[in-house]
Amino acid sequence: MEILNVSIEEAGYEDKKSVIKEVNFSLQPGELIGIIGPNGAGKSTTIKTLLGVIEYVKGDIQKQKLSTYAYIPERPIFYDHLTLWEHLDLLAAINEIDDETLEKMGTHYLEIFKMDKVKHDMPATFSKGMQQKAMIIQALLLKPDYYIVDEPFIGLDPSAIKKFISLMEEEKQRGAGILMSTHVLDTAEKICDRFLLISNGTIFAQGTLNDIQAKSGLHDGSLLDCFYLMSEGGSNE
Ligand SMILES: Nc1ncnc2c1ncn2[C@@H]1O[C@H](COP(=O)(O)OP(=O)(O)OP(=O)(O)O)[C@@H](O)[C@H]1O
Repeated sequence: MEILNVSIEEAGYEDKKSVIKEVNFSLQPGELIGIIGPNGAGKSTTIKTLLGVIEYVKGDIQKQKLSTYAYIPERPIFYDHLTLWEHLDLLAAINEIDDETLEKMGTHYLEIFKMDKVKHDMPATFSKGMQQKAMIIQALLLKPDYYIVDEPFIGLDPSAIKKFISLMEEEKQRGAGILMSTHVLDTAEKICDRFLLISNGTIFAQGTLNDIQAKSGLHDGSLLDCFYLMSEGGSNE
């Protein structure tokens, strides 16, 4: 059974209603889907549509009954007067995560990302990468049915990227689905099971790397080469 079944005919903003024109895809348990597209293609708007914060939507988004999700935004958001640990504590309280699990899992993820020494500091005083790590730790604590991740790779240092990828792999093994937008195509190529290639608010190709290669005609091409050829060099459709 799919976690998400998305069929957006049109979505956008009050003054720009058709930023998204045709976005149809589904997300399965244990699957990592990459949304790939140039600046302004509609990746964030697609994500915002799934989060339910977009002003104008025509279409249908079906979510598995009672499914839970965690959103890891590109630009981290924190409460001004709470320390990192207080953020985790609040999240645990809202989501009925018991103290023992919070202590165990919170400490585990803080240690993995080397954030244990700053857990009593205010996230506003963190560097961008540290703030991203704090958002990732919060998402992981929720153990959701699926993750929506907006560009995780820009800002994280190489060791944090490696850890993040391996934690997402663990989450997939648990059965979580992941929808991730990124511009870092060599990493996406290695870790994503399927891709949505989006341009001008429309998905012009989707599938595995093999599917994308076949569609572009570049049978051994990298994701970047296939994407470039299809989006700028004329599609093979
Ligand atoms: N709040 C808004 N109001 C009106 N138009 C918007 C708003 N946010 C985005 N847009 C427009 O929607 C289009 C798609 O933007 P979106 O942010 O979804 O692109 P993106 O694929 O995420 O790009 P990037 O790679 O640069 O993050 C752009 O033309 C942008 O100008």
